[in-house]
Amino acid sequence: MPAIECRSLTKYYGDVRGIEDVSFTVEDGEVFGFLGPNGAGKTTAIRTLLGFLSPTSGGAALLGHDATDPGESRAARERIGYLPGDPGLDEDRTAEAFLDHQAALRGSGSREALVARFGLDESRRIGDLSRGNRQKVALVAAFMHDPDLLLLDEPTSGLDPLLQEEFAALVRERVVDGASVLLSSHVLGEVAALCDRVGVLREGRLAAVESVEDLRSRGGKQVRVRVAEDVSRGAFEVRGAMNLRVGDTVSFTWTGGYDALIDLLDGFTVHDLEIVDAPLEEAFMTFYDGDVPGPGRRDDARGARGTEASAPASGTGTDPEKTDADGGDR
Ligand SMILES: Nc1ncnc2c1ncn2[C@@H]1O[C@H](COP(=O)(O)OP(=O)(O)OP(=O)(O)O)[C@@H](O)[C@H]1O
Repeated sequence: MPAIECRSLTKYYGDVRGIEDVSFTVEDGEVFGFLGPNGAGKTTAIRTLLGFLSPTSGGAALLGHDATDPGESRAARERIGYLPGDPGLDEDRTAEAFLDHQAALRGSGSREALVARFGLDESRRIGDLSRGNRQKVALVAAFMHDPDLLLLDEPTSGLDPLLQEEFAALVRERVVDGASVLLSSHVLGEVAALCDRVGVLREGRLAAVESVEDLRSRGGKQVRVRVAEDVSRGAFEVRGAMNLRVGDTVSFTWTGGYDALIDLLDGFTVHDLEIVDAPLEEAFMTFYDGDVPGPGRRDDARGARGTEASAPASGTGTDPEKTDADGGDR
């Protein structure tokens, strides 16, 4: 049974598109990344999957439970760890009181170990904590009941590099223990380091689902070559060569195969040759060429469920699971 099965999931806020026709599967034990710029629909997708927002159409199952059925969704959430993008924690409560509340809902087998691992001072009022320390509170809450499925929305925002490493190690450990993970991020490096596959969200739609390995190979190779001969630019202006620079050395991004590259260099006396993976950013940008992602509107808003248009994207108040769709924790 897949950890997440998402079938043509669509969510409009009134006439504003959140996500449209999003389908993907997160296999058991997989780390799946949602990648996309601000407003691409990552948070909307996660909150609709969790049952905090009612889908406009489509469906989903989490750990075999129907995400659109309130009772089933609640049952699934007992085995899910959710880290909201904006935890909206009650500033007046201490971290301890907040975690006690969360523990009563779902359990807290790993709480002590996580608090120690992230160096969290539970006695402090949440309102007095730095952004990074609030994120630690939310992280402990998401992981402490040893969930089978983790839904993590921009999990490392606010964490310093050391804590980001600690977080990555924690995710890897949980996956070894059998958990599945859906993680959203606009930080490519984070997704590349942690995920098996990545779904690229663009203007509410899933533009592609690829393995991180394929995404890397799509980015091509960066080639730098120094040859004995005088080089004319035209010699390298061939299909497959991009970002060409000709000087003492010739450098370009190569998106073709190795044989074609060898053919290209044939006839030159090569003094020096360096071939490295192109940065992942280049592959990522191919999904966004020429377009600035922004909010979409649908032509016909009549079918939309109208009550959520003014709701915030993330939970508000004391409980990260508090729904912004239907006015109560389902
Ligand atoms: N409560 C809401 N009411 C109206 N529109 C909303 C609401 N929440 C999100 N949207 C819109 O839905 C679209 C997707 O937003 P969403 O927050 O899901 O994107 P995101 O990829 O998570 O962005 P970010 O990285 O900034 O959190 C955006 O156009 C956004 O303006």
